[in-house]
Amino acid sequence: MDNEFKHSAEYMEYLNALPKEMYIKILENIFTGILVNDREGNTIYVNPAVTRHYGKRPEEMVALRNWGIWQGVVSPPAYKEMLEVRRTLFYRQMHFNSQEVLTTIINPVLDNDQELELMVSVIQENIESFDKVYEEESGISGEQESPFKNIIGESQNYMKELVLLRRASKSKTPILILGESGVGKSLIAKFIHDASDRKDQPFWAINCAAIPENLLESELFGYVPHAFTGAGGKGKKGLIQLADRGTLFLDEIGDLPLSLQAKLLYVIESGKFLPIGSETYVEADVRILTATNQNLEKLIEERKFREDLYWRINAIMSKIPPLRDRKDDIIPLAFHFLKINNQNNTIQKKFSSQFLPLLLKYHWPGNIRELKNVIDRCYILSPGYTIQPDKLPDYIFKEEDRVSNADSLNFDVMMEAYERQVVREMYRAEKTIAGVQKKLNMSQNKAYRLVKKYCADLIEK
Ligand SMILES: Nc1ncnc2c1ncn2[C@@H]1O[C@H](COP(=O)(O)OP(=O)(O)OP(=O)(O)O)[C@@H](O)[C@H]1O
Repeated sequence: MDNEFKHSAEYMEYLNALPKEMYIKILENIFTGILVNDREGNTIYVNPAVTRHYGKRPEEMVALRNWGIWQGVVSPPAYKEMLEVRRTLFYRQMHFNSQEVLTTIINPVLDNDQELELMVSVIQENIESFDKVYEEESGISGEQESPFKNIIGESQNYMKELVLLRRASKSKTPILILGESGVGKSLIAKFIHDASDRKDQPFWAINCAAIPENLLESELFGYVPHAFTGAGGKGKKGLIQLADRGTLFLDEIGDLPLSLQAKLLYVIESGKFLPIGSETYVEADVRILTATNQNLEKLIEERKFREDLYWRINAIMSKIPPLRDRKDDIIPLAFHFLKINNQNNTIQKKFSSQFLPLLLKYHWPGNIRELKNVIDRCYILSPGYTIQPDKLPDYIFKEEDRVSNADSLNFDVMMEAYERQVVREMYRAEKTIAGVQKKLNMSQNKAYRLVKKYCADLIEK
């Protein structure tokens, strides 16, 4: 089997223009062993990877130049058969030096007379441990320690932030994570912790908007016994102390009351804090991460947020893009949430082919949280093994979304979406199949079929 493939003229021109050093760099850096023989069987090129198996450096092997020398080094040799058959050969060869039995694929390169010009051999590694395995599906890395393991994302702008944050995770510098609600700021905070040297130490998170001011203070700073009425005789450690040597993530930092902002600033600057009712400072080595979807600069102008604290927490800032600006992530995320549902329910549902394109048409104002909710909902509402578009909430089909993106949407999918919208609206208004039949002026059979298809969730209610 010689290679019939011919490049286009443009591509050949491009290849010819690439510097020779580039080709050498490529060959020398391929993990798989490559060994090239001429028509006489002389070895004319060996890449460094071959050394693993032959135990000889490339320059030694090329210097030998005589095919016969390989007899007894690798068995069985392939040269003779290649001369005869001049097609791709698949060999299992014993490498006596490394004591490995490896698959070698030997490909002939034929000249214009169809005579053997070169033999290009690729020595396949017996790979036993994989970084990622399709069968295990999931996108979960074999390396369970990887901070990326629960993070789904393919798009360039998102990956860029992750790479920046992984680099920033190594220091103790505070990081401010910005982004709309549901973009995954909390997940990113955990990612930073997991990527840092503090990963084996505690990670604590608190939502500053969800807790009243006095409670928030005791949650963060703790209190000594009998610090205030009802404090009890035991006292309580605050999150700053619990997170000592680890990470504290303050979500919705824009809602942190001004009095606590001053205390937090002091912790960041001095590494010390005063528990409520205590006269002694406690030291804490905490990495502070914060997040918000508010405009902190505006809050500063309104005197609701301290400017000095802003500059402290903002030493490194990361803006997580909304889902509508990273459409490449929608499908991988949808599969991720499907997989989680399948695991939780120990059945294997799948998406219908019309389902996924519709997800790409919507602008996802609630970001990944909204996508997750939609997939969870469709999963639950789908009675069979296939998740159909009719289980999507109505707003996904809103006219402006569909029409504004119509250029890239498949016509059948658009028509079905429209049909669905009309039938659902009518069924909601009429509440019976007969009503839909009459109002849309269609046969009873058709009305029955369409209502069953598109309104199953409405009928169930
Ligand atoms: N890249 C991702 N891969 C997988 N799941 C994600 C990803 N990003 C976010 N999620 C999931 O989306 C949901 C919302 O994420 P998260 O709570 O981190 O958002 P948030 O920006 O902190 O939201 P809020 O501003 O409302 O607090 C969570 O279930 C989270 O696990």
